[in-house]
Amino acid sequence: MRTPIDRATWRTLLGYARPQRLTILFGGALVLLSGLAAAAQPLAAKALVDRLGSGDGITGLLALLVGLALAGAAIAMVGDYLLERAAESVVLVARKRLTRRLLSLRVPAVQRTEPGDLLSRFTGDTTLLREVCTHALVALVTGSVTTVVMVVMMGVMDLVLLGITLAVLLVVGLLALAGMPMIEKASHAAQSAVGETGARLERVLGAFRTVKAAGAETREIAAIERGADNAWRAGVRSAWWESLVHGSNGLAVQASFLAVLGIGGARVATGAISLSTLVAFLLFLFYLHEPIGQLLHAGSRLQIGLAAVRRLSEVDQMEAEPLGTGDNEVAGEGGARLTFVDVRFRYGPDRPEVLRGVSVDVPASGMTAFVGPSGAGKSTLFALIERFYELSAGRILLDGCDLADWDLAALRAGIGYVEQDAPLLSGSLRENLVYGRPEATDEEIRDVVAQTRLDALVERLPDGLDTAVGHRGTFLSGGERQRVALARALLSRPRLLLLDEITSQLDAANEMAIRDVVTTAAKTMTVLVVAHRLSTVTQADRIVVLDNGTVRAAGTHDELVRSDPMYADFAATQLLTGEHAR
Ligand SMILES: Nc1ncnc2c1ncn2[C@@H]1O[C@H](COP(=O)(O)OP(=O)(O)OP(=O)(O)O)[C@@H](O)[C@H]1O
Repeated sequence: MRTPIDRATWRTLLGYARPQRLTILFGGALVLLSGLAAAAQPLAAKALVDRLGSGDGITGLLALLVGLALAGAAIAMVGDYLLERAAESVVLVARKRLTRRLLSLRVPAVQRTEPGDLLSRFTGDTTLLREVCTHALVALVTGSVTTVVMVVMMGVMDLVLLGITLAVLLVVGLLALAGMPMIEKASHAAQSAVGETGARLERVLGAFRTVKAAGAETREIAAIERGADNAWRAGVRSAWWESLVHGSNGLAVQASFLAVLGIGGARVATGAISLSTLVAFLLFLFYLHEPIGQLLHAGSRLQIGLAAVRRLSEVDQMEAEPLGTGDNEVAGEGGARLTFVDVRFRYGPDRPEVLRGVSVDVPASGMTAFVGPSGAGKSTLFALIERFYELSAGRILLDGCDLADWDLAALRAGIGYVEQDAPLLSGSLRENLVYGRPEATDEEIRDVVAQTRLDALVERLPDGLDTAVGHRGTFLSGGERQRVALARALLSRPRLLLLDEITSQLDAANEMAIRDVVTTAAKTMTVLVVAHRLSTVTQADRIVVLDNGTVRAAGTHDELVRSDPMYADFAATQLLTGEHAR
């Protein structure tokens, strides 16, 4: 829903323009000066006509007229350049600000939005600021000043003719007043329709294979075209109102020209005014067309631009966290002890409680596994260790210190996190491997590639480590992605390694190899594993069984098979009970 343009929006708009105020002021002053030079031309023309009538020499005046025209054009050119430059700087600052803001948003804030919508704010809305922060603001000022100056001069020449002119111009004013809100409304609808179409397109491109497999292309094309049609209709409506408002300016000038010509001619005939006054007045009328046009254009641009400012300000309202320093300082050495004290958590006030009083002690070294039915809250525990979400109640302590008291960047630098679906970033395999530690040496990369059994893959790839992996790593298999994600986490030398379902897509041979890598890692760091396949976790030093947000049991595999029916059931289903487990 549209919110009214309030003072805060104006303040924000001026805030974007403020760093460029000197350039805007100077550029604006030059544009104003060129407008005034144009305004002085009719006076020079009047004097020229007077001289012609009296038979005096006109060379000086002619030179002045030519000088005014040339100087006006040159000044306008420099002023325009300065304003364009300031406009580019405004966009640059807005984009940098938005980038920092977007990257510092908290995970839940981003999850609540459409990525396509955030993207359109970066590409579309910042661009709309371009005109509004500089040209539109300046045009409002210069247009008003020039109009007032011209009207005063016309008044000085002849009040009757000015009265006629103003009467006609009043019609333009009323039309503009009626049309502006329509322009704003229509362009807002067009922007929204474009945003919705973009979001729909992003949805399709993000799940392209699913769309193809479901044979949903025609349906999606129809939906996207419907959105595009809506944008077109709103755009045409906006264009109609803009042409009407802007066109009325030309019409009014023409109408007042004819009226002034008729009535002015009569006044010249009666000797009320001189011919030169009439010529100058008519010239003023024509020049008046420009500042009024400027005012109308600026008014409609401001409406569109302020909507963009509102959309950018909405990102400022979203929850953010401090950005990391980037120096990747590892929080201490060796493994880290982790203690969950009566942890409670829900994803939102209207969501059910996902963790309902979890208390677990994870020793500083070795492997601790979390198992339990789907939806029990295992991945949520990892997300809380990364501090993606705030606890609803309880505490998580790292080395005895509340997670909330750790510097966020240092905390995350000490954690290696392999997410459930092991997403990779588009770019090369090497970029993905060193993402957590860009300074990793070739030798370290080679080691970790061998450990995670990626060496055969690297040999097969056309450009080895420098081969592109595609959007979210789609050029690789699911199992390869999981191993790349593990290699990335190991290469960042964390104190705490969180592995969420990293063997789900591996064949038996690779699973065994990865199990050995993880067991070795657990000697030097704290390893937390979530797995549905119990074969991955039977060797864990400790297994925690989660069920419906609570800790149901904890112990070694053998202890749990004996003591916990649910775990024993899991193990039996997976043919792992007793000696089968080994
Ligand atoms: N971002 C989210 N917003 C709202 N609810 C969520 C979110 N992520 C998970 N949930 C809900 O929280 C509950 C626990 O999810 P979680 O992913 O922690 O379970 P899990 O034990 O890891 O399950 P699985 O074994 O299937 O991965 C589920 O009911 C899930 O629907």
